[in-house]
Amino acid sequence: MPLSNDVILAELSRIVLPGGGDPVSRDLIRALSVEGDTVRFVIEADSAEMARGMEPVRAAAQAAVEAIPGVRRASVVLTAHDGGQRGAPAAPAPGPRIGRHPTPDDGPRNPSGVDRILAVASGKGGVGKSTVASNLAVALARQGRRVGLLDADIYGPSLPRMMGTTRRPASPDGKIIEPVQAHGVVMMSIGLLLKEEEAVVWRGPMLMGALQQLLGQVDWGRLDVLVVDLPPGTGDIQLTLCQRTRLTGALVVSTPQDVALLDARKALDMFAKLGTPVLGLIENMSTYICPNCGHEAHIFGHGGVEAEARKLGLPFLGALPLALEVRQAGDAGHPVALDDGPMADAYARIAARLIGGGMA
Ligand SMILES: Nc1ncnc2c1ncn2[C@@H]1O[C@H](COP(=O)(O)OP(=O)(O)OP(=O)(O)O)[C@@H](O)[C@H]1O
Repeated sequence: MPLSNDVILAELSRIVLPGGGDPVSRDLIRALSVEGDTVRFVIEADSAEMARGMEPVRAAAQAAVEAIPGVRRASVVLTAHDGGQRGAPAAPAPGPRIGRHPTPDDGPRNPSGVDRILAVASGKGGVGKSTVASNLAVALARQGRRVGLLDADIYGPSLPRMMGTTRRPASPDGKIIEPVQAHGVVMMSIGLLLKEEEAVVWRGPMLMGALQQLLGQVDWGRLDVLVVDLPPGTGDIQLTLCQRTRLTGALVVSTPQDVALLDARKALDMFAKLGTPVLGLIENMSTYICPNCGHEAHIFGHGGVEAEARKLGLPFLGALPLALEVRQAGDAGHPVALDDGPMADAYARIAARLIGGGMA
């Protein structure tokens, strides 16, 4: 049989762990790679304490893999999820553990109690997707909806800052995660589980597993709508969300300039391929009105998204101006939709339209 990850994993699944189970079913194998006749992988224990007792498992795993025909050498490293090394003191890191391989696909379903899921997407980064997601969530909550907000931008979570919360979610049993509350919205972000400067260094399957956890292990309670802030682009997270949940639909955010629209078209194409309805397009950073002289400038152009929506026969949900207060409010953790004024009104209109259409 040719050497493959499946062959290695089958062999590793025969190894019995001290507390029962095996390293594959308990999802401890990371970064498995086969290069010629050399196999490399990491065994990641749940804690430094667990890692300390696992040297025999590491040695057994190495011996088992080196016994597979075609393998000359197996390099097996033991590490701990909480960053502890063998011999290091166990860090008391209570709380949920996010980051694992995905579970098998058992068909699309929403977290229990969640009636609708709206994905906020963009083709290109930096166009204001998280700003729109957070403000829309707040605007929907202000209109009486029970709203959840999930930051699925796992590599670059910005919702904790924009929603003004850094409180670590509790998980009394280490499995069910209690989301945090901010501005009338129930919220969860991987950013709340990591240190601010900590980077996520995961391949696609781990990302998909993490998203599954954020959807399935979080106690969302009863929600009329869960707003999901997607990462930019058309990658694993988008695919997982579309395939694993019953999405009500996607809102695509773009700035008016051509390069952003070009990428937005790719996002639209992805949703079409995945059979996810696009509920509308939003133009962000549309016009700029100088707060000093009132002059209106179209820094990124103007009207491109509306024209695109018309061309594609999709609803155009609104044009949101480029405004200093939006950036300042986002940085201050107090979304502009919480206040009164033209920006909050613009978000309120989009929210009302979604509620009126039964989409939120
Ligand atoms: N209408 C607006 N007016 C002024 N600033 C804005 C506006 N929309 C977004 N911004 C600012 O632009 C920056 C990028 O916005 P945001 O993080 O929402 O974009 P994104 O598309 O989610 O980015 P990423 O690709 O990193 O996820 C932020 O500093 C935000 O405050």
